Amino acid sequence: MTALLRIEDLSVDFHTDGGVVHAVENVDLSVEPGEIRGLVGESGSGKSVTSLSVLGLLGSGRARISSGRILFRGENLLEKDQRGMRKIRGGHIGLVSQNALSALDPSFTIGAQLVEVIRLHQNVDAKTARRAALDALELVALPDAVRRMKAYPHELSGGQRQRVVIAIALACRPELLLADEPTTALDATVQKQILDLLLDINRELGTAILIVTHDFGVVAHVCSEVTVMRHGRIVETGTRADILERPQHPYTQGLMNAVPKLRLSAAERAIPRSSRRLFEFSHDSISEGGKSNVSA
Ligand SMILES: Nc1ncnc2c1ncn2[C@@H]1O[C@H](COP(=O)(O)OP(=O)(O)OP(=O)(O)O)[C@@H](O)[C@H]1O
Repeated sequence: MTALLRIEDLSVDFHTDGGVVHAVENVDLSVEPGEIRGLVGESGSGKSVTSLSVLGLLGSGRARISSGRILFRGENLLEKDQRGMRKIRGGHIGLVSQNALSALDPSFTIGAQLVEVIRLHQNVDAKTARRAALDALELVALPDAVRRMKAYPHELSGGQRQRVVIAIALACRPELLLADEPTTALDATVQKQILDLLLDINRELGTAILIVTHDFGVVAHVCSEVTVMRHGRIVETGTRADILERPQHPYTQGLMNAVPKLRLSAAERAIPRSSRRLFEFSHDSISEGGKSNVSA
C-alpha cells in the first residue's frame, strides 16, 4: 500500500544562543490511508517538532530542516511554498491541537470560523459553506448545532470547544488528521468522548489520524500502530499489541513500567470496559502483529 504520509530521514535542528539543539534526528515514519498511528514519547522527545514539520509550521526563525523528505500523497511537502502549504493545511491535513481555546478565535462565532475555513479551501458560495459548516458540527455530534453556529467559543464547554476544533479540522474532509495531544487539556470523561469521536470519524470517513501523545491510555484506546520517540529519534515502531504487550526496546519497556498504577486506574476508568484488558496485557482484544521494529 502506498503510504498517505511518509517521513523519510527527517532531521531538524534549532540554532540557539547556547548552540545547536538536534531536536529530530533521522526520523522515518509512515501513516497509511485510514490508519490511526500514535507518536508517543516523553516531553522533549521531538514529537511536536516532527508534526510541525509536516504542517510547515516550524517557523523561519531558529529551526532548520537539515535532512529528509516529507511525502504526502507522493509529493514532498518540504518543497512546497507557503501558498502550497496553506492549501495542504486544512484542505488535506487537518490539525487538532491541544488547546481548543487558543485554536479558536474568541471574537468570532463558531459558524463564522467554520465558514471561513471552508471558503478558504473550497470555491463555494456563502449558503453552501454554511450548510457544510452545519454538516461538520453535526459530524462531531455537537448538540443543537444550528444554535451553536451563533455561539462564541467562551460560551461552550471545554469538550464542546474541542469538538468544534475537530469540526474545523474535518470541514474540508482531509485525508489526514494530525492530532497533537488532543485530549490532554480535558478531564477523563470528556477525554474518552473525544477519543471515541476520533474513532468514529476514522471508521465512518476513513480519515487517517496521527496522534501525538505522551499518554499510553490514548494509545491503548485508539491507535492501531505506534511509533515511540526518544531524544529526537525513533526507538521502536510496531502494532499496538507489539508496543503494549511486547515492548522490545528498554526505553519503551521503561515507559510502560513507569505508567503509575494510579494513572492506569484513571485511564482504565476513561475507556470502555471492553478495552480495559489492554492495560492487563491480554491478547484477545487486540490485533496480533509481527515483531516490532526496534532501533538501538
Ligand atoms: N523553538 C525552539 N527553540 C529551541 N529548541 C526547541 C524549540 N522547540 C523545540 N525545541 C527543542 O526540541 C526538542 C523537541 O521538542 P518537542 O517540542 O518536539 O518535544 P515533544 O516530544 O513534543 O515534547 P512536549 O510534549 O513537551 O511538547 C526539545 O529538546 C526542545 O527543547
